[in-house]
Amino acid sequence: MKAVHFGAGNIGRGFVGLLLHEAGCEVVFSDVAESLVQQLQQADSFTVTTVGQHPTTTVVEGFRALNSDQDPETLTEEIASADIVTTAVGARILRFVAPSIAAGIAARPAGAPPLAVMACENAINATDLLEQEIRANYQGEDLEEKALFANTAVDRIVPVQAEGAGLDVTVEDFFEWAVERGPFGGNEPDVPGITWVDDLAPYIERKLFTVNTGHATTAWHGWAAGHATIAEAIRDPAVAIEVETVLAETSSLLSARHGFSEDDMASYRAKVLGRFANTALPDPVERVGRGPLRKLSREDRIIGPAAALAERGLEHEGLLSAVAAALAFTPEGDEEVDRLQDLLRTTSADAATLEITGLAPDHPLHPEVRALIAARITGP
Ligand SMILES: NC(=O)C1=CN([C@@H]2O[C@H](COP(=O)(O)OP(=O)(O)OC[C@H]3O[C@@H](n4cnc5c(N)ncnc54)[C@H](O)[C@@H]3O)[C@@H](O)[C@H]2O)C=CC1
Ligand SMILES: O=P(O)(O)OC[C@H]1O[C@](O)(CO)[C@@H](O)[C@@H]1O
Repeated sequence: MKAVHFGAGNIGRGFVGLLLHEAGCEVVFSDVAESLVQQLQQADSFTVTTVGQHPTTTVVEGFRALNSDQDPETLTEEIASADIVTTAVGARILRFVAPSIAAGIAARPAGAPPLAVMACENAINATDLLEQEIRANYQGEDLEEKALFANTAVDRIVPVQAEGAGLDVTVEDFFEWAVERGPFGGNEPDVPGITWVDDLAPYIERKLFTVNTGHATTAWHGWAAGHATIAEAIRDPAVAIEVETVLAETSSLLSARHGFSEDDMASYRAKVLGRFANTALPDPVERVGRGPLRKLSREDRIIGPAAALAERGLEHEGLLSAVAAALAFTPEGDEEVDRLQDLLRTTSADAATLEITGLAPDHPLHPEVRALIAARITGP
């Protein structure tokens, strides 16, 4: 099998690329960071080291790499003859990689098995988003015959890597890559690391609204309290109580929506909090809190569950407190932090509420969130 993987960053090398390699795939990394592409082109291998109770080191070899901006023709050829395309570039980057994937699919020979396309991003139904963008760019009428699209949920904490680590990646030992089975009609790609599921919604929502909601909450409150890492922040009782509160709220939603029992959710939360507390994996609060505009968007990890809880008349105070912490999260070097703070300086509370959260004025959550935003408006 051959896989073209977009985004040779932390998840690309330390998770998705690793599992594709372990499945016996020849992996072609496609990235736009020229120095990273050059390093991959010059290296024969890199290592992925897991930290946890039973540390392991896996050598990944037999990969290739190309710069998708500089070598679009080769990229088209690679996709035309691949079995799998995956991405780990960030949900908001999917529209930029879609045209190349569309060109590669169009170039597949008639009769070739359909390409399996799976976006591995922290967003609900990221592959649907990618598919829409591919469809908009596709020249031809035969997309359905040439590609199959499956949504995924990816879970593995891969922090910023130590200076000088080069291509080698250190990751937590836990991982879960759940992919919906339906689109493949019984012919799923043979990737043993994937857990095939009939209904992805419970998996992706439980993951996003527990791991990612809890992680972002830890990061924003931890940053405000002056903590450098997630492990340090979650040991602070004042931060821990905020995180436990949001997770109790999201668990009640997950139980109501998907029927998870209280015991199941309690043990899932305990496992997640243990992962956050892993001191062997120094993870800066700035990385985990990054991208607050994406994280405060309508369907994402904070407003998504808070809105659903408000609609049901259920508790969501902890999530509102996380919104307040996100609005006050101002580390340097994060483009979304700058855009968010710019909005607070230059727009009205009504406009900023709509732009940041996508909440309609008649939504039951709107007044509470608007009040938090109004309190941070610094402009005219
Ligand atoms: N790091 C983590 O613990 C986890 C991250 N995720 C998700 O995985 C995705 C990637 O995250 P990370 O690997 O942490 O980020 P990263 O920043 O380490 O890697 C992203 C890579 O994408 C590349 N890229 C950007 N634009 C591109 C384009 N147009 N074409 C090809 N490559 C492009 C970047 O150069 C970079 O190498 C995100 O959606 C994130 O939410 C999901 C689970 C865990
Ligand atoms: O913060 P982003 O870009 O959504 O992705 C990283 C997140 O995904 C996670 O790995 C959880 O799977 C955390 O490390 C982090 O919260």
